[in-house]
Amino acid sequence: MKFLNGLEPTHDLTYNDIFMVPSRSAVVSRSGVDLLTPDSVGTTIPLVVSNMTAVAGKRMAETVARRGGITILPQDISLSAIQDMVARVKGAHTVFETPIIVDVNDSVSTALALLGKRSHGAAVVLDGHRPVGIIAEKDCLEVDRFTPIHQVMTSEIITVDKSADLDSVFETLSTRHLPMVPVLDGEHLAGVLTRKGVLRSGLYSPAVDPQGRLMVGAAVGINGDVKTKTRELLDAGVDVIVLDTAHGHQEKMIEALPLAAAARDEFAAQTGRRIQIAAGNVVSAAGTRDLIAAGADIIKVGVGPGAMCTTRMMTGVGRPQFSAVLECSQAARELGAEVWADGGVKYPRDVALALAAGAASVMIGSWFAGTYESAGDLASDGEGRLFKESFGMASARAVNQRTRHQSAFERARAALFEEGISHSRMYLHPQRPGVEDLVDSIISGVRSAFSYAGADSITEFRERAIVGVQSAAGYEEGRPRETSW
Ligand SMILES: NC(=O)C1=CN([C@@H]2O[C@H](COP(=O)(O)OP(=O)(O)OC[C@H]3O[C@@H](n4cnc5c(N)ncnc54)[C@H](OP(=O)(O)O)[C@@H]3O)[C@@H](O)[C@H]2O)C=CC1
Ligand SMILES: Nc1nc2c(ncn2[C@@H]2O[C@H](COP(=O)(O)O)[C@@H](O)[C@H]2O)c(=O)[nH]1
Ligand SMILES: [K+]
Repeated sequence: MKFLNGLEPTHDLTYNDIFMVPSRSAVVSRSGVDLLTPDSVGTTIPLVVSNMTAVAGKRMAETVARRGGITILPQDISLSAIQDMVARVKGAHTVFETPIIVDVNDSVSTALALLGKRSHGAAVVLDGHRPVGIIAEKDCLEVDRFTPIHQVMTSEIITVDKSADLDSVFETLSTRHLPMVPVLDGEHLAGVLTRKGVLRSGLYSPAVDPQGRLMVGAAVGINGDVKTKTRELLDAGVDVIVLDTAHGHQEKMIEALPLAAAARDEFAAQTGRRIQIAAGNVVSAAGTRDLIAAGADIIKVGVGPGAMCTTRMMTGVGRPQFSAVLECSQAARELGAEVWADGGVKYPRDVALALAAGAASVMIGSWFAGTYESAGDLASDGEGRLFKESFGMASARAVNQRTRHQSAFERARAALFEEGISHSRMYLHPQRPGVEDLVDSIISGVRSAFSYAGADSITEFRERAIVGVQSAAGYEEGRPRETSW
């Protein structure tokens, strides 16, 4: 990456401070851009879902992995829950979407409670193992909540066989204006296909492990028995380990990393598969080098940019994210490692700029909290707008949960160091309510940015990008106007 006209900035910058200029390009189509990440994780798009309790669960993990990204499960979930989630993700189909299932004798209220869990807009009704109907929200309007589903469902359903080719399925869905079709394996339900899902399967490649199963990562804190915890996660089947703490450049992290790396190396010796270890968060070249020396493959960069984060307000500590990513990625690459840009992403442009600064992948938390697939429950405000509640991992709410097994005194002590917000409303975008809708908009923005820079891969983009520094007025000029001036 170069600064336009060689004008190196004299102060640190964040995404809003930066613009990118187009260069002569030989990239003939935005669809031809390859977004495979250079961090050796195996993700085919540069998106990582943050290990935040309000965001990252099994639905998020499988949905994002099907489109090529990866989700990091939070560190404050029990091992048995992690094992269950990883097994569910690994058991999910790489093309067929996981259906919402209701029983024919369930009531309309059950269907309504489940419909908001995914973006399909409908659930499959089963009688035993046999699909006998489909129920959508429109079927539930103006009927009593206790009405049995079989009284309101559509029972004339069209199904497709699991061997059907996707073009013909797309045709069926389009011509019949169906929200989705159940896919059958014999008499059994193998999944569902939506129109957008079929389209996406042609545009994205899933992020898969060597056995062809969807990928998922998990986070580990730096306290306790890091080696055993890492090994347990590896045995559960996770595809990347994230050693995560607010202040990554601390001795405890430097002691914990070799333990995690030892567990990883033993696992590799036994299974032949070497899993990448990401660690953070840091914002300096010195922090990056120390964590790589201690055993990290990927450095997580970002202190304070997160939407749920109050660290900078509480402590004054942090660093504008674009400069942090730029400095850390340069240091990492000198040592053969990569970085993830973690936090502060609000628009597709921020992902493109993080990649220009040298990130191999970009972590997103809060933006994805406002989707059907995030871990929280769907709620609606006084005006009927849908939202999910989100909270920071260093908020009183998360700390309380994480320290629940400690003494009352320990918990009260931990609660003093609050660096995140406990309640926020992340509204679902009316036109982009599902995480895949957001992924579509991010990835199309990134592909387009690459073609403006004349780059057809992440490594080429970070070489070729030319950026400048803009004023607040320059940033404002780039914003669309939904009403007149
Ligand atoms: N990217 C960011 O800007 C930030 C991210 N977070 C996220 O919040 C979650 C919780 O992280 P964390 O608070 O580290 O919790 P952890 O439970 O992982 O504990 C962190 C450990 O580091 C010690 N420590 C020393 N200095 C600090 C410091 N300045 N901040 C935090 N811990 C310190 C703590 O000891 P002691 O408690 O005795 O001080 C504790 O032993 C993580 O998911 C993290 O990514 C949190 C804040 C900032
Ligand atoms: N200082 C804090 N940082 C937090 C907290 N919870 C999460 N995080 C960090 O934010 C990113 C996600 O950023 P976002 O802008 O996409 O939401 C996450 O990966 C963590 O590094 C917190 O409570 N305090
Ligand atoms: K912030």
